[in-house]
Amino acid sequence: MSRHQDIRNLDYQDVLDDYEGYSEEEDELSSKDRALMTQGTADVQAALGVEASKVTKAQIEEALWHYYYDVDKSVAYLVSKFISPPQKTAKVVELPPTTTSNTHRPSCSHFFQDMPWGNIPRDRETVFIPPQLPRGGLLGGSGPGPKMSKLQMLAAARKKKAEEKSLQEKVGNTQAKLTELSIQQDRPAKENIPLAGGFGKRLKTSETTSEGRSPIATTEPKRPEQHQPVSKDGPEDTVQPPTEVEKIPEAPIAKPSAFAQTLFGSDSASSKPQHQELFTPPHASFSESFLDAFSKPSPDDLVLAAQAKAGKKTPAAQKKKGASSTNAVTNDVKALKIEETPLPKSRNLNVLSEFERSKKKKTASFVVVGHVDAGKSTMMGRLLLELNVVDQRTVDKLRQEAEKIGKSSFALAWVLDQRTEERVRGVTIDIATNRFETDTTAFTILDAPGHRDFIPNMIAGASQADFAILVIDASTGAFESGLKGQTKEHSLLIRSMGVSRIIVAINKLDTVGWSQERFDEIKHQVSGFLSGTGFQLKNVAFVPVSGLNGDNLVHKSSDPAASWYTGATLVEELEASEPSARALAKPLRMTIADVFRTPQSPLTIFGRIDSGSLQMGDPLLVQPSGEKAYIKSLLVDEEPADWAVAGHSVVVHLSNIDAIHVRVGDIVCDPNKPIQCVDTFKLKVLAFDFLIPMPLDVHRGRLHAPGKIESLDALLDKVTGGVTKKKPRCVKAGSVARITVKLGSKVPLEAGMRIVLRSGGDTVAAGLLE
Ligand SMILES: Nc1nc2c(ncn2[C@@H]2O[C@H](COP(=O)(O)OP(=O)(O)OP(=O)(O)O)[C@@H](O)[C@H]2O)c(=O)[nH]1
Repeated sequence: MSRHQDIRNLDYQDVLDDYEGYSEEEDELSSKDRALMTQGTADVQAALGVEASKVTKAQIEEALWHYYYDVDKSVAYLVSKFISPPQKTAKVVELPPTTTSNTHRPSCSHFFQDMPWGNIPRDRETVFIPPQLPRGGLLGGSGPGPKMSKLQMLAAARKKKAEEKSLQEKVGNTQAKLTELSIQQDRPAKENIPLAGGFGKRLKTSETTSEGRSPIATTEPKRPEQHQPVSKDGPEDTVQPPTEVEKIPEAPIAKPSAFAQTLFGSDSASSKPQHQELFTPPHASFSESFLDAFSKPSPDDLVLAAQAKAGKKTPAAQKKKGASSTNAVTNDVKALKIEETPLPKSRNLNVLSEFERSKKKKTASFVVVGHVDAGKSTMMGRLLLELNVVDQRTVDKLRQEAEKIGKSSFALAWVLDQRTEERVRGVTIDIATNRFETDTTAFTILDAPGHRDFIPNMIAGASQADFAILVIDASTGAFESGLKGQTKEHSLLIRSMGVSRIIVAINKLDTVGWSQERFDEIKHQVSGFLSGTGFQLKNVAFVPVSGLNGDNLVHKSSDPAASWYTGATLVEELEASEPSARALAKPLRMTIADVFRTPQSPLTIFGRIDSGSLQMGDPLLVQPSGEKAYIKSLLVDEEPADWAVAGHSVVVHLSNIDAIHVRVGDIVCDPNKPIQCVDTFKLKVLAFDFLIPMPLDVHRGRLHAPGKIESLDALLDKVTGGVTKKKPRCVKAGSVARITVKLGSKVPLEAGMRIVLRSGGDTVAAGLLE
């Protein structure tokens, strides 16, 4: 980079900072500059021709240096400076083009003497924009300003500071003067005309002060009495000395015009106008326009005054009238009574005694779990067909539709998998519910998805179940891969969620020729695994089935190859299963599994009553929103009912609540015994994976909330539950521990609830809220 490039990139502040260390050595030319200088000198001498003898080589080099090797400018300078210098003012080397000749005004004092002070037409007033850099120096140059020496730059920085300070003073003084002037105006003493804007307000304030001055003005700095001396950098003869100005107060010397300042340098700090109103730009010239504007009534004021004269209402009266009419409207609106939705009438039934007296069948819910494609949906579809819940025609129609997309083997699964996405993909995505009745029991099916991506939905299903059917694909290789996959995870989850009764349906035995050996092998392995998971084998039943063909579902298999099995069918096993104990006497708790709109109500919820009871007309509290609702009507097992108890899956039509307050996963409870919302709680968990304080998702039924393990409080003995180690650094898979979990927001949770913890798509722990 040449030295000139260095200069162009110069940071002035750095230069000023380094000024003390400045050295002449720095001015030595680089080889590149030396070459340019030699060439430039030759070019200038050639351009000057014979006149070249009138200037020295040093003068040429100086000119070239300052004009950055610009030969033309250097020549122009040398000619005007040394060869044929102008007659006058050697120091004013370059004048901007002007229509007024300078020749008749050798000094600034003369220049200003014939100025028409005080009579400048307004349209000729100028706005002065000071040059960015102070002028000065030997060389004028053709750019916006001459090159400055470092000393000049330092001086310029100081001067700029002084200018800013002076400008602030000037603004303050102008305000003070305006205030004074405004007070002198004759205004009607008790004229009740409001002044517009902040200025009006300030003038009004000034009238009330004892000194007749605006409080603002009194706090402003005083205006300087004299002109400041001009800058030393300016030409000596451009501005009158301050003493001269003071001698002629009636015709004060004004600030030089923009033209004069361009000529002789910027020094706004040194040229404070005494009569600023004469030289301020038109938009800032308040002397007449501002005072005129506020000393007389505004057009609005005139209209108001005329109206008042004509006997019309004053603004105050109008305002009063407006206020009174507003009040009247407000009162009218208040008087308007919008008919509120009448509260549903409560039957005031003793629900528990009604339940005991009722001869209803026992009700039970079961969840169907197992590895993906184990045949869960097909088995339930076949079961519903065998029980005449769906007819053959429906299944035939589904088969035709399934054939169209090449999935005919899924026809029975489509009885439950009703979503388009589920049918196209051939997988269950969300819990599908259906119901059927036997002679003794009304069952609710909760068909869970087997795919690992939808485990949260499986958890939601399991949370509503009394017992479970674990479907295992017996076909070659499938059982083994299933055991490593969701067979194991689902078993762990349903046990963690409190399900103790499990029926293992060993499915697809038609694919292995109804091999008893295969059945026994699977039964053996699964028994060991389930007992290790915490199931008591007396609560575990095994049934060999073919869901596709309907063998051993409702009827015994007619396949001779299956004759070795003489046990119960799947339905018989279901009927033999006792639903878990109902917490009838406890406060109402119902987790909302679904929210939808029905003809009966714009807000209908579905769920299973976990504890307590409800009846038509009862108030309900929805948590965490804390909003109250009323039961308009309800359905139990799809039949209209007046009441429902724990264990029932119910559809509740709500009234007197907005839909935004009700979400899937919320809990409906008794307003008198509400469930509390918490964001921190302790859990006793069985770890499925390595646990440390880490982020995770908390699942409880349909409730999913992000949170974290805040602390590992203790390791517990699996049998006794006693503390074996306090504050462990980690919890290994298979261990039981007490941990503290913190959620991002408060959710309805209470002691005794079963919680599942998942992280990164895996179930890491499950347990009981303490
Ligand atoms: N041969 C034979 N195939 C069956 C049997 N049961 C189900 N299948 C087939 O297995 C495949 C998967 O059946 P689904 O009922 O969708 O399996 P699923 O467990 O419900 O699947 P996800 O819910 O997605 O986990 C289908 O092609 C069924 O026809 C059976 O007993 N025998």
